[in-house]
Amino acid sequence: DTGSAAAIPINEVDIAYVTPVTVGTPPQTLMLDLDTGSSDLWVFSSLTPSSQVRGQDIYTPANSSTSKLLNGHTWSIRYGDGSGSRGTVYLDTLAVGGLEVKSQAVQTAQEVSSSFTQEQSLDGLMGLGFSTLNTVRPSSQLTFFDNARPSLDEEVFTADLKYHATGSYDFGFVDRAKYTGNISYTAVTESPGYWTHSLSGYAVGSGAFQTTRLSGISDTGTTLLYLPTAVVTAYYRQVQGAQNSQYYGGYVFPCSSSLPTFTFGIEEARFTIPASYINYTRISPTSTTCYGGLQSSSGLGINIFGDVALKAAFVVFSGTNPPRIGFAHK
Ligand SMILES: NCc1ccc(-c2ccco2)nc1
Repeated sequence: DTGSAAAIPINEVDIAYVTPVTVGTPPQTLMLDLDTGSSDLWVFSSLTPSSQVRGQDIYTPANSSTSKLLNGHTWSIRYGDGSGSRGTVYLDTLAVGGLEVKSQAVQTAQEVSSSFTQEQSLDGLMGLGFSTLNTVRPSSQLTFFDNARPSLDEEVFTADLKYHATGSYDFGFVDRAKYTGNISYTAVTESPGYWTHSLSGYAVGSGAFQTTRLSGISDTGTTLLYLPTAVVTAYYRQVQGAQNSQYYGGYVFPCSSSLPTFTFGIEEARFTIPASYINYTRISPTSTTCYGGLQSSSGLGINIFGDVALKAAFVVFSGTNPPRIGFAHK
């Protein structure tokens, strides 16, 4: 089996991407953020207090003839951006782009943090990290990818995220039409449940490529690219008027500044992020100060290769044994 579905930016700066997912019988369609940086599949639901729901679509298990309560199981998750949610669990039929899983754990939110309430075009998350990260207790549950594995033509899923445009996620096959040249693969360590791998180095603009292994996680559910302070200061040193603002919590610069590109290595391959991806957003609609798409990872304890980096490539998440991740030009 295979599946293919759209990855739609939820706002004009690609803060997150959502994908249509159908849950239950008859199918209820929700727009979920497919997130390789976590492993819980949770949804706004009929159990979410109406005070916390603002325009989201919800999953109502009572309206599904195939829903089953997973008795006595609960979950609670906190994300790196401080957002979070918690609740109970149902098993139900779930499909993404024509690929169906019969008994997927669907985590129904009984509480969501305000930043989720405010994001009306996001109805939940589908974690595509390793199932060891799943927070359901007393027994942890499998991700959609882990449940789908036995029926997949190939044990992979791919991400083709795009800058200010709709991309796609494919399951069970690598679409030759979505990339050019060869795929450059590198080893993944499942520590501790993330798609953890290293970059072989980086370059700022037309500068020399710095060969240095940088370990981090490829995370479709994180908006920006977070790298060590040494790398980030080298980048913004090339930007007139750039500064690391305590007030805005990161590097900002005059929106009129010309930014260099940023290149990262995957083994011998090189991927260049256009300057436009790094001129991320104005700090407020009328401001002439802009916030960078490349920020320091020093507060995070881990480097995060988020959407700003991933949208510069076609990315293959390979669930083979051992797992590996591949990047290709497109
Ligand atoms: N890295 C997981 C993740 C994804 C989305 C969000 C989010 C918060 C508000 C809107 O979206 N938070 C965390």
